[in-house]
Amino acid sequence: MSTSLLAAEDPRHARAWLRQQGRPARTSLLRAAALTVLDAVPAVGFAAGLAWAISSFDRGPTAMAPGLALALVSLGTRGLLAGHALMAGGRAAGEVKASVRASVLESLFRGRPVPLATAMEGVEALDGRYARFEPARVSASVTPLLMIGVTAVASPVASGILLFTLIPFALGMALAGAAAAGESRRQFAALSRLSGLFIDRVRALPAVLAFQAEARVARDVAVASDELQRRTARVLRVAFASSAVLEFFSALSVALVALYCGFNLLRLLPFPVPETLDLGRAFFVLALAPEVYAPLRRLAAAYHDRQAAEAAQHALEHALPAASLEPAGAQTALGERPPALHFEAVTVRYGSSPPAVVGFDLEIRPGQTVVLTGASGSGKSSLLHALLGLAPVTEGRILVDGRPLSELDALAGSVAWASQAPVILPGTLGDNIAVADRAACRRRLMAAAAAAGLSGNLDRLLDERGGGLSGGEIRRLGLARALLKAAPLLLLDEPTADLDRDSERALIDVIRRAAAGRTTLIATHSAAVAAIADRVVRL
Ligand SMILES: Nc1ncnc2c1ncn2[C@@H]1O[C@H](COP(=O)(O)OP(=O)(O)OP(=O)(O)O)[C@@H](O)[C@H]1O
Repeated sequence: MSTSLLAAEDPRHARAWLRQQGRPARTSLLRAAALTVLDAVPAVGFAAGLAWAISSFDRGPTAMAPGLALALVSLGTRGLLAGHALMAGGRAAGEVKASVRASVLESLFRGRPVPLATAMEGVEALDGRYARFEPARVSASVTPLLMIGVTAVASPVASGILLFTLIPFALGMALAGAAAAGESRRQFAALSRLSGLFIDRVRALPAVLAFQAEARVARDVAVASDELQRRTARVLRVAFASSAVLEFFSALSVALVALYCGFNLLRLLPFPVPETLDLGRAFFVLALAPEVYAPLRRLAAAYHDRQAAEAAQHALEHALPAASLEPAGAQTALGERPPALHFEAVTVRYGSSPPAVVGFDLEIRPGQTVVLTGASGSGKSSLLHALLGLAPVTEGRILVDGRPLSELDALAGSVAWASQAPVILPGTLGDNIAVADRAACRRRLMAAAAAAGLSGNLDRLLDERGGGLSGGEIRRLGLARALLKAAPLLLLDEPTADLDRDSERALIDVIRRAAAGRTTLIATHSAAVAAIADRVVRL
């Protein structure tokens, strides 16, 4: 990322973009914010309980017990609320990341070159903004004033002190935030540079070795990683300095309140005040004072998360052009009619190994269903992959509606594809099916899942290893994606592998219906699947 690009970034635009990405996770975000704000209630309960117990001290332990009980219950409630808020924030961040990651993947499948740092670290950089910063922001804008209001009931003067010291605190936060923003952006740029350079040099390794340029390349990587180290150290320095300033102001404010309460209790104040505190009220105010600053300190601690997300935003938005956020069906290379396919003397060869497929010829008419069958390793999957540009065609060519593959942009947008090992994204099962058509409503997602034989809750969470899904279910997930996508070309790789006879029969019916009106190519060992084909080609 160049400096000029960085300068061109508009923080307001970045924030609007990030807000928009948060929409799919609105419920979880609201829940996390509500739980964080709700923490104010047991905080007041805790202060009131302690004050109650202290003011009953001279009447013995029995008189103190209700106050202590209130303090203990409040403390427990705070722990519970904090735990639930943390989980809701984590869930919100997970939902946002899953949705952005799916869009990045879609961009990649459409042939857009997305830098590795953007796809990996860029998406991860969003985590803290939604998990921690967003709930902290809401709580910081509500809770301090709420606490000052509650303090005013016990001591208007103490609440005035708190309100007054809030001003330099907020000013300090704004200054620290502005300083951290630039440093975070420069750190992300250094990170992008290092990963880009590293990937580039690894790709060019044979050339590097041939020209004996190892030392120079190692030097380049070392310089880029030193730069990243320097930038990271600067970000940390700003973060430490700003948190020291904020801690100072909050300690100063609590000290002022403590001083005031102490002198008021001892009646030693050198100026007149319109209130006389007793021990209970003074203690209540003292216990609440740190709570005024707690949400702001939480916000300051999470501020770096917001900067990190904003620093990554530009690269992410660049990787996801507006068009890629449209439903998949909106951007197709073929239109809606089923295409004709023509394999002309196609040879697929991986690196220097013997060719997987040699001189393969096949003509498929629009709307035909063709099954590729043959022994394991005969090259069925390789032919499907070649059509998708995922396997190297070293000789011959593939024509789609008479046009060579190389001339077709974004063919992936026109293909409904169920591979043997579908990519799983972190998110819910529903999110994972929706990768095939991001505009699909819940009813269509459920219909696709049911047709592919995926039972159970669409909202269950999966990790990138397919946590919670068996091998067969992962395959069915791929099929559900293919069934969901209304693309004119349907490619299925071993759709019924590992299924018992009844399940296979049910699925074949689904495949037959899905293939109607589309050009369909299926790689399979199954004679039952082959039976639905217009043509069976043996490799
Ligand atoms: N990415 C790859 N890199 C190197 N070799 C590969 C790759 N993919 C496939 N091959 C090789 O190409 C040959 C054909 O494999 P392919 O998966 O296309 O066969 P297949 O007929 O689909 O097999 P199966 O029925 O077991 O799925 C095999 O020898 C395989 O090892």
